[in-house]
Amino acid sequence: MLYQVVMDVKIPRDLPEDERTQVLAREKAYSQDLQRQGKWRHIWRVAGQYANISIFDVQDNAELHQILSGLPLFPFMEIKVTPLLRHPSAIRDDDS
Ligand SMILES: O=C(O)C[C@H]1C=CC(=O)O1
Repeated sequence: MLYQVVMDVKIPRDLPEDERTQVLAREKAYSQDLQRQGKWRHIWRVAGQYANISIFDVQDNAELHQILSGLPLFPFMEIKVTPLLRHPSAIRDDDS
């Protein structure tokens, strides 16, 4: 199943610099591992915001929840999820 996920990142200003550096490094590794697995299909920065729009391709709601709640930045994010399906007017054979 495909999902659009909007992640709005709100890291507290008073988070110590070393913790911030570590959590961002863990987040990057976690994200890139899921991208290599094909589960995190797209990630786009929203211009002018510390936010991204991502597309996930996972089995079901439970898998998406497991992935999102495991994000190292999860405690510092507002997340909005929208389930997606193919549009009947789409001309591509796949959903790339
Ligand atoms: O920077 C972000 O948008 C938040 C987060 C999502 C993946 C990643 O590496 O960082």
